[in-house]
Amino acid sequence: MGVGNRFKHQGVPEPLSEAHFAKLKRKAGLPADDVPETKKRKAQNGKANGKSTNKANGKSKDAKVAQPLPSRNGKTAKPKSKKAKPEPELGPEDISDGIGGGFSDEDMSGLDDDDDELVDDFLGSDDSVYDSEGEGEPRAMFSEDEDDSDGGAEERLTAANIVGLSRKLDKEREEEEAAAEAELQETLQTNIDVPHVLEDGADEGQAKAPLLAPDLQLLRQRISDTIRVLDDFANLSEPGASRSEYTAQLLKDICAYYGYSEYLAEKLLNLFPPREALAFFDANETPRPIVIRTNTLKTSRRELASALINRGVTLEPVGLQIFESSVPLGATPEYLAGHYILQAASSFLPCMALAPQEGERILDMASAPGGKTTYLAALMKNTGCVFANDPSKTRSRGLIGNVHRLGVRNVIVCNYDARDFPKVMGGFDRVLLDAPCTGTGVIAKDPSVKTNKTEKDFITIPHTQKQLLLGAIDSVNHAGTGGYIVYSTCSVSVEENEMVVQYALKKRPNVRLVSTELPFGKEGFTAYQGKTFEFYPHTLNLDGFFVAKFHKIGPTPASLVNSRAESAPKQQEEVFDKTPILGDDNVPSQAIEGGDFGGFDDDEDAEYIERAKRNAMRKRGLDPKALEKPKAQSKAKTDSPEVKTKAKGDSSEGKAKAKPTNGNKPKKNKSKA
Ligand SMILES: C[S@@+](CC[C@H](N)C(=O)[O-])C[C@H]1O[C@@H](n2cnc3c(N)ncnc32)[C@H](O)[C@@H]1O
Repeated sequence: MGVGNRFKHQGVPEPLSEAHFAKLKRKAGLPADDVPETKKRKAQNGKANGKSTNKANGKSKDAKVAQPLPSRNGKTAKPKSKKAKPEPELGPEDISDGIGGGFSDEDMSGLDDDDDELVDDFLGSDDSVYDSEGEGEPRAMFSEDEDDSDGGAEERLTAANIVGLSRKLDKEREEEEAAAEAELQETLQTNIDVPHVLEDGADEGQAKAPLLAPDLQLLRQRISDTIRVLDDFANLSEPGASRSEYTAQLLKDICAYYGYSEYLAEKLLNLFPPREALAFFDANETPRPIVIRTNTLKTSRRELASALINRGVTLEPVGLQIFESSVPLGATPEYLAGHYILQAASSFLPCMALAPQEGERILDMASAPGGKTTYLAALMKNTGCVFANDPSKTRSRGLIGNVHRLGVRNVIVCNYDARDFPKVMGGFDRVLLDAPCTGTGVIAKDPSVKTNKTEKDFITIPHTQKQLLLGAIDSVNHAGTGGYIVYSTCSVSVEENEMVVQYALKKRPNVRLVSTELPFGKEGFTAYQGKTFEFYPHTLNLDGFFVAKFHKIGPTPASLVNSRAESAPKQQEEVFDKTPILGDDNVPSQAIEGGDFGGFDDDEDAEYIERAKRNAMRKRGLDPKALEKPKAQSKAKTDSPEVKTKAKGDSSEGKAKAKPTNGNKPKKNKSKA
């Protein structure tokens, strides 16, 4: 490397003094103090040794060298010598190597005033310039090692790293500021995220007023916020507020937003975790798809699909015989010809679970308006016999209409209170009990359920359901080809589902709960997991539906039959499902005046029916007199607290028949084929 023009004109520059570095530091706004020993030793190499080149502080280089120096590890290091040794003068050639070279005083004096240029020169030079012999490998200017751990940034400040270091400090300051800002934002965010949903004293008047004419958007927002709080109560609740305060607020808002009675809203809220409950309430506002079932007794799936598609109907196949349709299909020629029936998708499931076989004898205990009866008949290919029972004559009109329209020929319609059924007729291969219920699973179809179901309904209806289920079990022949009972409701309440199942298992040790073998669904709530299935409107776009399947493995012990007869007195007020049930054309069956069913001739049939009942009882080894006379001991043998309570107030079945409490003619049941 040759000597540059600068060296030629000015000679070799004087080695940089500590004073110079100190000046640079001060300019950079950094404290000017000692420099590492390595740099001092470099300075000692120049001929300016012993001269004071530090104009700013006037300290001699020697005095500086004499000071104890902090080592890299922060400990005070001993200076290598108290006095710098005079070094031999170096020629330009020596300096040109740039390593270990020195500068003449004269040359250096000319540079003192040109600090910026000097800094630039240094920054442009090789790092190794500052490496002293014996100090090992050159260090990167701002390596991670040069952290505060070794005594602070100032202690290692050099002319070479001053700009970089100040950049580093700036960077650190920026990082600190950014961290502080982030922390502030986080705190603000946390405060923003804690929703204020509880109505406090001051807001109370304000909060109540909007409920009179609710702002639905705000109400919805508050419901979402409350649920968010309940989901993460520890972090999102307001200080001092309890969970029950939030739940009470949520309940109030749900009643206002969705239009439920407080009783029902609370019941449903308690059924699910808050977020799932919200999904349930939302699903009840969502219309169900229109579903049609191909009546395979009259046509095939393919024929029906092509006929309807030719009429411009869009069909979506959702199952073997099932289509979803985009338009109502209650009055097409195919409908009138009985090629299909409009049916809720969930209605198929109990029939599939029952799995009736051709030639069997089936009882459909609560059958009107016949959606399931006609499907059972189709599954059995019009063979065997389905007894389609429903005590409601009005509803039976729709049932009979459907039976005729769909070309069903293996159904006998009868009108008993199904709690009487084991006494009327027994020995069925399979029994379907699609029980009267509160209808909490079909709110989307019948929103009146939101307000018309009371606490009393949730006591009396499950009571009837329990009686009906025992009747269903006792009507089945365990030794035949089946021995199966399917219990279903269109309710989501535990009282009507799991609790009824549990009651039946307790009262009838001769039945076992078995898998419904349905391809989808959700397990029930109780310990009978894997055996019962519950369909919620918000998990599938179906109505809420419960299906449980039992297998009867032996005869019902006589003692239990007697006790059932005695312990299950009829309620004074018969419980009927008050939910309007739509005919297959979606018109309430009550609205069909006259309908397809011609009505009953009570007087003509009365004697025949009474005789038939007595004969049936004799055949089953029961005393037909039980129909007329209440047993004296009936009250004494009740075994469930619920029934005991009821038995005190109610007349027994026999009494009810002999002396109706409503002043009407005694109820007579009859069958029509
Ligand atoms: C959910 S609906 C049945 C729907 C029918 N399975 C279908 O698929 O079309 C319940 C039926 O139970 C009937 N019911 C009410 N109390 C009854 C009782 N004690 N015995 C038999 N059926 C009863 C009602 O008249 C009503 O038609």
